[in-house]
Amino acid sequence: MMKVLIIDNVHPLVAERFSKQGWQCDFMLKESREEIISVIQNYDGLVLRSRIKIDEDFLNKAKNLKFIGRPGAGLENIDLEYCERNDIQVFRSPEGNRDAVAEHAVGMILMLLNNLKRADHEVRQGVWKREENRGYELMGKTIGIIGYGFMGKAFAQRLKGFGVNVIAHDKYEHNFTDEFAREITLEELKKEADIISLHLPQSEETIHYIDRSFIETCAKPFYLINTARGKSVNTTDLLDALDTGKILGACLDVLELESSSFEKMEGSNEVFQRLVASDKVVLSPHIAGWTHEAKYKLADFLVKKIFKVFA
Ligand SMILES: NC(=O)C1=CN([C@@H]2O[C@H](COP(=O)(O)OP(=O)(O)OC[C@H]3O[C@@H](n4cnc5c(N)ncnc54)[C@H](OP(=O)(O)O)[C@@H]3O)[C@@H](O)[C@H]2O)C=CC1
Ligand SMILES: O=C(O)C(=O)CO
Repeated sequence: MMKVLIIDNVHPLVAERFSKQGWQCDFMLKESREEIISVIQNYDGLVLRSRIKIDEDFLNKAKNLKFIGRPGAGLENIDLEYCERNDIQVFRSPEGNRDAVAEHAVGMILMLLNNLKRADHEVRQGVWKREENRGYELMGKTIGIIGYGFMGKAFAQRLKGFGVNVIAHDKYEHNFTDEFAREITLEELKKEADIISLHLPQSEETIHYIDRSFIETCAKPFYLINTARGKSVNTTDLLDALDTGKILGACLDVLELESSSFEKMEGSNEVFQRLVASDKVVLSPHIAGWTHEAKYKLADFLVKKIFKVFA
């Protein structure tokens, strides 16, 4: 009988389906990393989101672990190389939250272009300013997607119907031009894009992907959307570019200040104060892939993938 440990709040269907399969399911939702490490050798499977880091120290103790499942897309909290070397299969389920992320990105950019945050606030205060809140349309704009995986593709698909020109760059995927996006190089994207949307995984090479040197090599001022990971953007460089007008506005679902558990924020430092003071920024607390539907779909896709191999 397979024994699985669940250490984060995931949709109950995960435990229901495992139990139906005759697998034992235990929960350690509040216990510390040390407490989890002390029992992990008893388990064949581990299901988690982002509460703890699954590094070499952890995995050295997980002598019987056969799989790790994350109902989600990003896997940066798991040492994937160790897992590969030691035959631990790692499953993710980006099919479950790609629609949510794509809709959120569209929602955020529409909110920014139409000044909806400020306009809503003003109307509530009894202020009726129409000229100051005149917006911009998506129609006719060139949208540059960086990272054309599950999230990038879903965003491109969702944009169909807005009358935009969608271009995409991916360092590792090629020949993907389709009815939704045209593949181009990063250099071309930097020349053409009016709006740049990041859909990159977090890795050594994507930390501070958007920084001063990136911004300075873009041909024209652009809007930035980041629904990927906060560390991909150097926030100070972004704020400076918002001041000089090199970046026209930013939609950030993820923040550099966010802690690795994704449920905490490191607090109110000077950079954060500058960010929240800016009228050119729309913010949300890492909820793009966090809809009610996504919670179910992430679990459903994940369990099906695990069963394909282990049931
Ligand atoms: N805000 C939220 O709620 C959510 C955020 N996310 C974030 O979105 C990220 C993307 O998810 P998903 O689309 O499923 O991931 P995928 O791996 O499917 O797609 C990312 C693509 O980017 C490519 N890539 C990697 N490095 C670079 C680079 N330096 N330059 C250009 N392209 C690169 C990848 O190539 P290769 O595969 O070869 O590495 C891959 O093709 C997740 O890792 C997560 O961080 C996801 C879901 C929800
Ligand atoms: O799926 C992911 O990686 C997310 O960030 C969702 O919260």
